[in-house]
Formats: sequence, structure tokens, C-alpha cells
Amino acid sequence: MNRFLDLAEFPREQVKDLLGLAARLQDTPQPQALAGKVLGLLFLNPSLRTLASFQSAMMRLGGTAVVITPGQGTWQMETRSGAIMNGAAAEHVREAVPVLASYCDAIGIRMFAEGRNLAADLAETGFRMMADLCDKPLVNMESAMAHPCQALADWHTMDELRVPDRGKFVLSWANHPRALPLAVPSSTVHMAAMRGMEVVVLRPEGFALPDPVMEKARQAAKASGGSVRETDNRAEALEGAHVIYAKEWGSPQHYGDDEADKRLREYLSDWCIKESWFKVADPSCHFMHCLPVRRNVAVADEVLDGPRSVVIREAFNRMVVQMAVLYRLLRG
Ligand SMILES: CC(=O)N[C@@H](CCCN)C(=O)O
Ligand SMILES: NC(=O)OP(=O)(O)O
Repeated sequence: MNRFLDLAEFPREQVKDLLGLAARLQDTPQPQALAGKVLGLLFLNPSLRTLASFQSAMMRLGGTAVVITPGQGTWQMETRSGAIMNGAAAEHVREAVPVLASYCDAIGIRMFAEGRNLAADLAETGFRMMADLCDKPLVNMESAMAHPCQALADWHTMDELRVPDRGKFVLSWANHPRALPLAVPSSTVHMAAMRGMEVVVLRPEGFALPDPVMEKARQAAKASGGSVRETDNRAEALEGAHVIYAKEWGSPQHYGDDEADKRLREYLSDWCIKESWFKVADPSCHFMHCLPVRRNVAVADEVLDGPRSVVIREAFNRMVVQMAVLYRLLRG
């Protein structure tokens, strides 16, 4: 394994192997496994979990991490091809990425969707360009359409909680003041399908996930024996759910049109997940969210502070599974 860009690039057995390694590293620390290794982390967007969990994962395995945050102590970076660089950016990623890679044994890159052209973001044009600049093992720390480290951590979290492999997984749209990217919902729906679950995407009209995202998840479900469907019928979706996973995302129909997206959500303030949503769910039902989350807009305090919420465990498991990813990338 020399790239970790999308769970879809790995057969199910290899993902299971990574999860097994993560569990072993959790039980039996290996503080020298990556001694002398250097990980470079390039953040073109903000982070708490990804930043801190990669640094701590690397340190727990005896390695070290270099963090680059353009514009905050580092030169602002240009990403566009052919740009005339007479603005704020002093350096282009065409130089910055290979320079960083030359100091490091592996690189992580975070580069969110541009959010203007859906087809370009679906094709991962930005992240592909960055990946082509890097000749070292590479980790996707969230691109336009994928957040594989989050997906792997969420799979591990469900295994720990003994959520049935064939359990019902509801990915519910949640409200947010602005249109958020499709990376997490896309990766999440695919991960749950790959795990073999009965996946239901619950979302209001206008927020259906793009066809290629649903099709990719359906292919994964076909291989695993799971299923994927979408609905706007809340009661039917939540009935018997083993997991309710909340995520905010922008309307694919109005991609790049913030005003139209905003008008659509004027009437959607009741898409704030409350305890009452769990009434018809399975009694064991867990609540998941990748964080960060806006309290009482996307999810009510009573859910985040209640016993169903496993959001802190999910965040902790980012460090656990990333130790396995780094181990495989740097030691094989
Ligand atoms: C608030 C926000 O921008 N959320 C980002 C990051 C989520 C986790 N990395 C998103 O929705 O993709
Ligand atoms: N879940 C997640 O990736 O969080 P950050 O954006 O804080 O890294």
C-alpha cells in the first residue's frame, strides 16, 4: 500500500486487515515502529481532529510530523494552473508539494472541494493535481469527494460497538447555515455499503446526493451483500435504525449557488436531530457525526450530551486507524 486516497481503491478484505492492525496497535503499542520517519501534513483548509490525530498517531509510533498551514506562518499558496501570481499567494503548490515531499517519508494533504463546479469536484481535479506532484506515500486528509480516514474510523467505531454488519445505517442530512462539502456524506454512504449494511440516505427534497455518489455506494453494496436507498420519509427511514449518522451538505442541485441553496433551507430548521428522532429506532441505536458540529442547528444538545452519542469515540478512533494507515504506508 503506498496511497490511501479512497476506501473504494481497496478490496473489503484489505480494509478489514487495516482495521485488524488498528485494533492490535491499540492493544499493544509499538512506540518505535516508525522511529526516524517524518510525515508532512499540508492543510489547505482548517482542522482540529485530522491535524491533532495525525500528529499524535505519528508520535505514538516513534515518528514525527511537520505541519504546513499556508497563510499561517507559511507562504500563501496558489493552486490554480496557469495563474498569474500577482495576488496574495507567494508560492505555487507545484513547488511547495515536491519540496515538502523531499523532506518527508509520507505526505498527507487536505484540500476541500472548490464548491463551484460539481463535475470538476466529482472528478477530484484539485486533489489529483496535488497527488501528481507528490512522489511519496500519500494520505487523503479530506478531498472534494472523499474522507477515507473518517470512513475507516467510523467503521472501526461500529465494530467496537458491535453494530451488526447487516444493521440499518441511516445517513441523515442536517441543517447548517451554509452549504458544506459532499466529501463526508459520500465517503460515509460508501463505507456503510461496503460494510454490508442496509443504508438509507434520509434527506429533504433538493439534497439528493449526486448520482455517481449513489452509484458508487450501490456497487459496494452489491459486492458486500448490503443495500443503498434514499428517501425523504423520516419515520420510515428511522424505523429500526442501528445508527443515525448526521451530516450537513449543500444542495447538489444548486451547487456553487449559495443564495439558491440558502433559500432551499429556509424551511428546513426542523432538520436538527433531536432525541425524538430515536423513538422508532432500534433501542441500541447510536448517534454518529464526524465533527465539528453546530449545536442546536444540526444536532440538539440533548443528543450530543446523551448516552447514544459516540462522537468523541469516533474522533479518538481517527488516531487509532491512522496509526494503522501510517504503519502500512511506511513499513508495509
Ligand atoms: C464545518 C465544515 O466545514 N465541515 C467540513 C469538514 C468536516 C470534517 N472534516 C465538511 O463538512 O466537509
Ligand atoms: N472530522 C474531521 O475531519 O475533523 P477536522 O475537520 O477537525 O479534522
